Amino acid sequence: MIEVRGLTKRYGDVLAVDDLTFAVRPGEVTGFLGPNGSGKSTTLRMVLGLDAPTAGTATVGGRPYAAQPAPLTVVGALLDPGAVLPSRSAFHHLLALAAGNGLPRRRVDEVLADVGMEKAARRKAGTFSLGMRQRLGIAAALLGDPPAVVFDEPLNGLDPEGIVWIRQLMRSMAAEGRAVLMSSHLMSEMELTADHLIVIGRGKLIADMSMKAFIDMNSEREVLVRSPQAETLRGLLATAVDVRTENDGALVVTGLEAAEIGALAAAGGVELHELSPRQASLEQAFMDLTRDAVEYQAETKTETMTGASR
Ligand SMILES: Nc1ncnc2c1ncn2[C@@H]1O[C@H](COP(=O)(O)OP(=O)(O)OP(=O)(O)O)[C@@H](O)[C@H]1O
Repeated sequence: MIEVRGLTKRYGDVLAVDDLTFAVRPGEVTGFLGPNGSGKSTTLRMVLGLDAPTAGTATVGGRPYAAQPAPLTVVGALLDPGAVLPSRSAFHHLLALAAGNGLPRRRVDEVLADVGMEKAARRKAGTFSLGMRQRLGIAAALLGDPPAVVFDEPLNGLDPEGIVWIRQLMRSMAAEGRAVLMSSHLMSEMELTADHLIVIGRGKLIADMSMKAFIDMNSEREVLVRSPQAETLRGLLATAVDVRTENDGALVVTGLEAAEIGALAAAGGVELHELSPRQASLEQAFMDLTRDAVEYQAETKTETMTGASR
């Protein structure tokens, strides 16, 4: 488990991380979201002992990273895929890491196979594409077979096949009982991959809840309705908060449940050809929430919104 308590980081006048508290539980993929500059990388750097907190603590398996004798066996991380000596081969990069953590050479071959890099193992890292460097970074994260992993923007530079591979890798690591923390700006992928979300804005926690709860809480539910008597139906729905007509004549209703719309239509003798609740997207919910958070913060202080996990 990764635990962050009262974590704070100040760089001069900039309060990059402001009293953050959250936990990343085993068996789940936790998505770490926030607008640009909200403090995600700074938080992850403190979890991984690359930056010292101004206040508060970050621990993995109950201990700060710096106090772990073999950190790669406790938490694997992908932070900066560029951080590899360009003259070193993928194999030797991993071998050096393995040696530093008391891991057998066999693990190097295993993780190279896990990330599909056997053929490129002897090539110099300096010749790798961004996608290959990401794969090498992921191989390094898996080297110590750790119970927790932290991936900062793992999808950068990956092609569609690579993106699907990452999704499956994250899901399988969570299914094996590992704690998986992942940041990404690709909301559609995050929605498919994460079970739980930690959302920060301006260094502060603004949401800590399941993906489903987050989308439900931060977006209006819409129902798509098709009817050959759309105008009559529009009249019957006058009480709905909002009804708009799409280009193809379908109505999109906000403020009533599908069953309520169906009941009104039946009572009014209106024929329906379609009545479908629409699932809001994570992207929509995220934009709504972060816009609200920014507006609210601009006034005085932010109220932290927390919710129960699934
Ligand atoms: N070494 C540093 N010195 C000074 N300020 C810094 C330093 N590192 C980060 N910051 C500032 O701290 C804030 C948070 O930055 P951080 O990189 O953690 O955000 P982020 O959420 O990861 O952003 P992005 O989504 O753009 O990667 C920003 O205002 C940034 O300019």
